Amino acid sequence: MKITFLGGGNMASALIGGMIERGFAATDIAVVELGEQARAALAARFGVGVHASLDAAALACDVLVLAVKPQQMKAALAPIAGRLQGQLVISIAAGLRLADLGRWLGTPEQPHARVVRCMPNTPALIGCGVTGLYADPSVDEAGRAAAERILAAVGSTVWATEEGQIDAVTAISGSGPAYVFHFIEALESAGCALGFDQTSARRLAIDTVLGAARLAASAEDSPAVLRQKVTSKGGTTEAALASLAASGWHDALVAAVRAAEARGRALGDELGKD
Ligand SMILES: NC(=O)C1=CN([C@@H]2O[C@H](COP(=O)(O)OP(=O)(O)OC[C@H]3O[C@@H](n4cnc5c(N)ncnc54)[C@H](OP(=O)(O)O)[C@@H]3O)[C@@H](O)[C@H]2O)C=CC1
Ligand SMILES: O=C(O)[C@@H]1CCC=N1
Repeated sequence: MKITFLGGGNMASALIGGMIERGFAATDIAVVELGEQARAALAARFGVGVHASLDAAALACDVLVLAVKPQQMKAALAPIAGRLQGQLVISIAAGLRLADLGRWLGTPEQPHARVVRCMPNTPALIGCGVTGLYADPSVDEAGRAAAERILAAVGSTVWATEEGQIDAVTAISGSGPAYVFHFIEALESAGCALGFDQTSARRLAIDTVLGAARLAASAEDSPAVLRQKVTSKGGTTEAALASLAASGWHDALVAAVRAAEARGRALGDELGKD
């Protein structure tokens, strides 16, 4: 399976790194990237083929992964509009809808329908990603299997039953690593404020998140039960959780996820008008 990435930025690098780590051949992967330095860095880091434009050589693939920013997509696809020959297209762009991608990839009269919309996340780089996928109903079983094979190589996968769910996946797990990194930053700052040097504070913060996430993934107990098991009556955790509740942090996180989902839908509305 020959795979070409359109755009070689943060998320494409995470996917490519994870795929190569899990046995995809670098010689089967190509990247179209505008930046000369970025192209050289991708070739040096991963040994993949690099192209400055989506020329015939780059288009000689089975799967085209769309990994430019949503705002860059329409212009990036213009040179190949109507030129695809049945390739499977996987879009990882936030917000952009299948109908609009199909129109930009094909022609208004004949949209390219062989498109799977996905939302991975950056832990894909270390094989710990999670991806939501939704395929245009016209994508056949082979197309769905190819998309599954690529994304399952870099983490777990969840198939959505309707396209709108991908905006929710974007808000939960696509953007989610940033929420967790923010949490780690805050825990680290607290550690420093309580007298630790930054290295020690970071170690305490990261290993706490890692250990808790692993426990939540492996234990039969729900996260709520696991939380209760940490929380001794009249103890320290109870004091901390009461302080968090008073600051409304649970509702603040739910509101943040809703804001991300709304932004995804707005991006689809704004950019799909063109
Ligand atoms: N970052 C993340 O955690 C996630 C991102 N995504 C999605 O992935 C996509 C990429 O995001 P991300 O990797 O963060 O963005 P980046 O900006 O890091 O990567 C996009 C890359 O594509 C390049 N580019 C722009 N136009 C073209 C073109 N016409 N041809 C070739 N290359 C081009 C950009 O160059 P230049 O910088 O010069 O513009 C840039 O290097 C987005 O659609 C985003 O919604 C999905 C899941 C998670
Ligand atoms: O912030 C963004 O728009 C992208 C999509 C999910 C993560 N990063």
